[in-house]
Formats: sequence, structure tokens, C-alpha cells
Amino acid sequence: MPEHTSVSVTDLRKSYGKRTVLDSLSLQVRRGSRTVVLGPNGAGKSTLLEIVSTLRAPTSGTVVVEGHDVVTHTRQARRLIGLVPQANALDPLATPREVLDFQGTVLGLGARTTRRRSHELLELFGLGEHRNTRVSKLSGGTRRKVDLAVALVDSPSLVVLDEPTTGLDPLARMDLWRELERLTSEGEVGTLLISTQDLHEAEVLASDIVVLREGTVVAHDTPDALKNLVGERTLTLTLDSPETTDGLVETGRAGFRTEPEHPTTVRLALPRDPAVLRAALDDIGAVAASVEGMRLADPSLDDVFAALAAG
Ligand SMILES: Nc1ncnc2c1ncn2[C@@H]1O[C@H](COP(=O)(O)OP(=O)(O)OP(=O)(O)O)[C@@H](O)[C@H]1O
Repeated sequence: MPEHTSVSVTDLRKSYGKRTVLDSLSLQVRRGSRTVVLGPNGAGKSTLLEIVSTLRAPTSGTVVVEGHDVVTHTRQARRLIGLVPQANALDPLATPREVLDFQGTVLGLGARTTRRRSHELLELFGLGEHRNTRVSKLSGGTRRKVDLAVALVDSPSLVVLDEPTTGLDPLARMDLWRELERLTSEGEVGTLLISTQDLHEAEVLASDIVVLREGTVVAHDTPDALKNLVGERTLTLTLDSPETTDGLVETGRAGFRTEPEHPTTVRLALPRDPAVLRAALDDIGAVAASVEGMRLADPSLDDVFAALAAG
């Protein structure tokens, strides 16, 4: 496994009976990355994360986390992984402090280390004022921070989060995103592996994106590279009449197009060839007196998802 790889997945297959859910899946998760796994319902995101986290056994193939094979060296791998499961699994009657202390005890950290780590994590997530409040009385966002704190008790190198903000309100989501960014930028956690259905979440969090479709990786790159791969920068002009837009579409040399429902707007995928770009600007210059508005839009992860995940 190369030094800069946190998780190395090779030829992974998972079947339930006759149904193959992950198929010949190979993937290298960069150490230090916030890698987001995107894919439609049933693509296999949770299954992949559960196998990486040692919760589920693969049918075949290998998964190595921080140098430890999750099947042959499960215990060693498990110690380096912090898991934030999809469903909240906290005891509603316990307090955050009790939950953290319990986790430290289960992990065999010793009383002093457990106390110190509990204190550090309560501080890290601003949970001090809630330390003695029962989990059942905490907001969804605060509970999620407790989930995250629990995952960090043993200072894992890799934190795996399955749909971490599902069910949270927009402010709580943004708050959790900030925490996750801070964890990696301040070096508290080496690598984050996150599954989500939420393209906005991916946009905010991801340094790297993996697109899964029907149990295989169909793309893996930085968000910008994926956007450039599938989408185009688009210029939208609003002109003063349908006649002017029609004229531009007919005479323009760079692929101007209109949409029937917006007869006064004209769209142009920005040409990469400088000569074609200059010709387009000339054409726009010729109708400059008719321009009423202009908007430049970058390709988005919606374009990536539509092109790659939905197929
Ligand atoms: N224990 C199981 N037994 C049988 N089939 C299963 C089991 N767990 C998952 N599956 C099936 O495997 C496929 C992949 O499920 P998985 O939960 O990994 O997908 P996902 O991408 O996480 O989907 P979602 O976004 O809906 O959570 C689904 O079709 C699911 O029904």
C-alpha cells in the first residue's frame, strides 16, 4: 500500500445470496483527504463503508486500512477507524460524558486517559455545557456531535461517516460540516470517508469524490476535475427580443442556443478553443446594444451526478 494511501480496496465483491451488491470494486482513498462517496439509492455506499469499517465481511477481494487487512487483521484495523453510523445509536438516558467515558472503558484506555480524552472531546466540539444533559434532551445536531466525539475517543486515523447529516436542519448541517472540516484541517483526524446523497454536502466537504453506480466505481477525482469532465462553463445572455436571440443563434459561430420556453435568453457553452471564444465575443459584441443581462455558471456536482451516477 503506498504511503499516501489510507484505505486500499482491491477487487472487492459483496453478494447477498445471488445478488451482487459490490462488484470488482477497487479504490485508493488518499490519506489526508475528505473522500465523499456519492451514488443513487442502492448503489452500495453503506455496504462499502461497512466493509471498510470491519462491520461486514466481503465475499471476496481485499480491504486494507492504514496497512491492516480488515479481514485477516480486523482488531488492528478496527482500532484505527472511528465509525459514525447512519442511525444514532446513543443511549438516550446517558449523558455525553457518560457515553464518552463508557467508550473509553470499552476500548480499555484506562481511567485517567479516558477522563482526559472525554474532557478534550467535549471541549473540541463545544459540548461542555451539555456534558451532564441526557442524550434524549439534546438536539439532533448536538447528538450528532456526540456521535462524532465517540468515534474519536481512540484518536483514529480514519473516520468513516455514513450519511452524517441526514435529518438535521440546515443550520445544524452547516455546523457539523464546519466541525468536519476543522477536524482534518487541524490534524485531529487523518482521513474522512463519508457517504452522502446530498450533493450540497459533497460540494462543501469533499476534497475527493467517488461516484458509485451499481456497486462499482465509475469516477474518482477531485470535485473540480469531475465537473470539468462532465460539464461546461455556460454563459447565459438575456437579450431584448426573441428576434435578436434568433439572429445570434443563426449567425453565431460558437454554438449559441435558445430554449423554447425562454425565447429571449441565449446560452453558450464557453469554447475552450481561443479562436472560437474570440469569434463568440465578436458575435456578442455585434448585439451588445440588445444585452439586458448576463450570467456565467460553472458546472456543478448535479451535472456530475446526472452524467455519472444516474448513467
Ligand atoms: N443485509 C442485506 N441483505 C440483502 N440485501 C442487502 C442487505 N444490505 C443491503 N442490501 C442491498 O444491497 C444494495 C446496496 O445497499 P446499500 O445500503 O449499500 O446501498 P446505498 O448506496 O448505501 O443505498 P442508500 O443510499 O439507499 O443507503 C441494496 O439493493 C440493498 O437492498
